[in-house]
Amino acid sequence: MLELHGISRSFGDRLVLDDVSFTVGRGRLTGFVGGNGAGKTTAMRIILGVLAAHAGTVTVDGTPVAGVQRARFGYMPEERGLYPKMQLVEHLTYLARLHGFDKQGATQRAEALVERLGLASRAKDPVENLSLGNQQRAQVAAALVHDPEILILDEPFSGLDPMAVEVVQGVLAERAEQGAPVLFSSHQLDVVERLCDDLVIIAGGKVRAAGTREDLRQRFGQARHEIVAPGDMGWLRDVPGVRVDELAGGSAVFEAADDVAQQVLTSALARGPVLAFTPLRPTLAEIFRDVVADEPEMEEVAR
Ligand SMILES: Nc1ncnc2c1ncn2[C@@H]1O[C@H](COP(=O)(O)OP(=O)(O)OP(=O)(O)O)[C@@H](O)[C@H]1O
Repeated sequence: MLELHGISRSFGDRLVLDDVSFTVGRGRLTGFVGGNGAGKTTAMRIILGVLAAHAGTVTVDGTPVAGVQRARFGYMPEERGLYPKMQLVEHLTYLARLHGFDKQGATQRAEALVERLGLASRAKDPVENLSLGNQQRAQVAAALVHDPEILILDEPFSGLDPMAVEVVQGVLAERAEQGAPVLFSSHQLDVVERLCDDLVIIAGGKVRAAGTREDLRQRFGQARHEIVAPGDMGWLRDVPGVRVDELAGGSAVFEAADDVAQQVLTSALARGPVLAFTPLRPTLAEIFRDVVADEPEMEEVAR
């Protein structure tokens, strides 16, 4: 597994990563979320060794990562870096050659990736002629070209249409299933929520929460319930421990601890039939807002 232990980094006198520790397990898709300037790219660049940490270490399976081992990493950087004039399949072949594949192996690898990422009809196009979304798919292909053991991707879903999101999602999930630790940053919380096994939430250079999706749902986010019953449910507002979020003819959504919610159900049943009573799980967007609520810099967070 990939681990960050107490990573700190400053630019000038500005501390942008403050004692950051988290784990990306083998076979786990880990989403890295945080507002603009939270420190995600800086942390990823430190993992890749393109930027030095001022404190802390990065380890893989307990061993500090040194230069040569980083060849095992696949990295999709935030600033995209393919040669615009080069044909797509040629470009990927070239990258595979740089990673030590022989000519035939490199060509096979490039063609397989082009196919897998839904770019076969564009294989002979210069990279600059691809649409932005297809260039993005090409960047994902470039990160995978040497069959990396660990994948680090900075915003791999930005600018992708829903079909492309599905394709890239599938590719990342495959890599994870094959046992790779996969870390990716994203502002698309719905995608992260759907895809991730684990999450790391960073704000102001500090890890605010990390764990499995279920774990975070339990620890953060308000316990909410929806109740559907005929008649006026205005009485809910007077129940101690209940905060009504929505109240409209025949249905209400409220926040309350589980035991209070059960009392609400009992009271509702005493008044008449209850058509539905449903616990609502907090979304990642709600958890995110909860976790970073005390962070003044978080106004630019993706909506
Ligand atoms: N080379 C640099 N020199 C000075 N400051 C930097 C440098 N790189 C990053 N920073 C600062 O570090 C902070 C964290 O930036 P970083 O790019 O890691 O955030 P991020 O979470 O990836 O943001 P975004 O979601 O907007 O990409 C920002 O305040 C940024 O301005």
